Amino acid sequence: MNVMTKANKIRLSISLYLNYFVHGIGLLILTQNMRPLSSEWGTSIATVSYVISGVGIGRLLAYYLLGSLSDRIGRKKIILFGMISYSIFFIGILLTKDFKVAYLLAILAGVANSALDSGTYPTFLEMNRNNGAASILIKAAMSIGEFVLPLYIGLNENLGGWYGLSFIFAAALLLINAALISRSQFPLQVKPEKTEQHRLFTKGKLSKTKVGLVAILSLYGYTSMAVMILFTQWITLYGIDVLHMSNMQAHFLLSLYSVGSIVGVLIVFTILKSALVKEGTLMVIMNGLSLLFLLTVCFSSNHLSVTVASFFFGVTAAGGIMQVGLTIFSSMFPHAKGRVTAIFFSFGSIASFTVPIFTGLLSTSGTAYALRSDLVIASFSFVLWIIGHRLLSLSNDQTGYETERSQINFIDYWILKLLQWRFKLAKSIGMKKMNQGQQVLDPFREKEIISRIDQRVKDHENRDHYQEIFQTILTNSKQCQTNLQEKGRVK
Ligand SMILES: O=C(O)C(=O)C[C@]1(C(=O)O)C=C[C@@H](O)C=C1
Repeated sequence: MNVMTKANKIRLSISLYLNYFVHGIGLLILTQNMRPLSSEWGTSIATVSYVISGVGIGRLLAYYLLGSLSDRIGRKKIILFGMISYSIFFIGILLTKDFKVAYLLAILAGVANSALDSGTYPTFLEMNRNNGAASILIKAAMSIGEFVLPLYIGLNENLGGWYGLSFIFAAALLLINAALISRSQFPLQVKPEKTEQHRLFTKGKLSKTKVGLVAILSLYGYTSMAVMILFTQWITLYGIDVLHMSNMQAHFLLSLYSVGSIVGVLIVFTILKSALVKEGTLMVIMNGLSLLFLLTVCFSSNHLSVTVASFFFGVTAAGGIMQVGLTIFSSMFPHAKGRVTAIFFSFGSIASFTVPIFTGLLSTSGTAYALRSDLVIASFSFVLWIIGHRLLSLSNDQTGYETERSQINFIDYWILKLLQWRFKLAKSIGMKKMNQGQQVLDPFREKEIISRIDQRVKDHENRDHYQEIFQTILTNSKQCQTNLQEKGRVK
């Protein structure tokens, strides 16, 4: 039997999150060191940018292969392979003077990233049956890494320290963690059944609306990733070259973006849990807002507004909306979640190797061109979701009353909140009555409540229903008070 104890689960989870903290560092370590690396390799900034594109190629090449290998040979081996490859990348970049070797190492970093993803996401699913929260925490762990690194680099540059220390730190952390993970117990792996492997698209069965949504969501796999990568790659140099900020101020922009992204994760998580807004609407709002904040970053010359806008760009563009896009996509094909995830992330991988190439080219005309090209992608994302929102309502509304149902969900959410508030107040009255030796029932007060409600009713045909509902509330409120008093007396 393979039953994991709670302590084992916690230990393994911490190690897995630690990997993503280092991965957050790995995501930025090349872009944050473009200047020292270009002088180390004797190349231009544009060439460093091409080298960075290798990460995307590595991810794209490895995603499918490692995904199925992870199912066959086990999660642990794949994760360890990812960690060791990542360490080789961190140390190798420091040792090489040749940008071609660096390019190969960047591809290895991409492969390492795919290995971590292919092993870690399923491990979390297998460890806890229903784990939406776990993948959000992965995003949070990455954001912490992305927050710490720019601050550290800014500080280190100011103190004149060697740029290589953060590379060594990342590699060391991974190797120590690998030793821990190699001795960890992993959850029992769920092998996919042959019969479960339906086709994603059955000819003739897919409506036009669904085909449209598949296209939009796949493209969004690209744009959502591209918007973030482009910003994180160029914002620091933009701060220095275009806005003439100090080193520290410019690196701080990226750290604030990462804090924004953690805040965004919490906001998106709360909004989705409370059913306050439908997923499609949330996507339109978040993409629209992120475009506005990006416009501010790209065209304001005021340092404070750019700094604040960077934070809010992090909230709106990097607060887990890419994951929401993936969730929408997966829920359309519940029998093929794995393949949908692979398709979505493959589009993301294309972003991570094309963005550094075309922004590298643009940067030869000026850093401003490189960063401002993000506006084109953000606008495209926004347009995608305006259409996507419409298609999503069409496709979800097979009954013809889904809009009403989602409004009812919203109302129920607030009715429950208000009832909870009412019960709290009634409990407080109950306690006071007990202390004063009074009985719970107050028929005069109840009559007053019922008649006040009755006077307010406008749709008279429903009068009896309202009476009954409020009587039920009062009955339950009294029961709640009595229970509380009995408990108090026992004590
Ligand atoms: O107002 C009070 O005295 C309460 O205890 C609260 C409350 C209510 O839920 O509104 C509950 C029981 C009483 O019979 C009357 C009203």
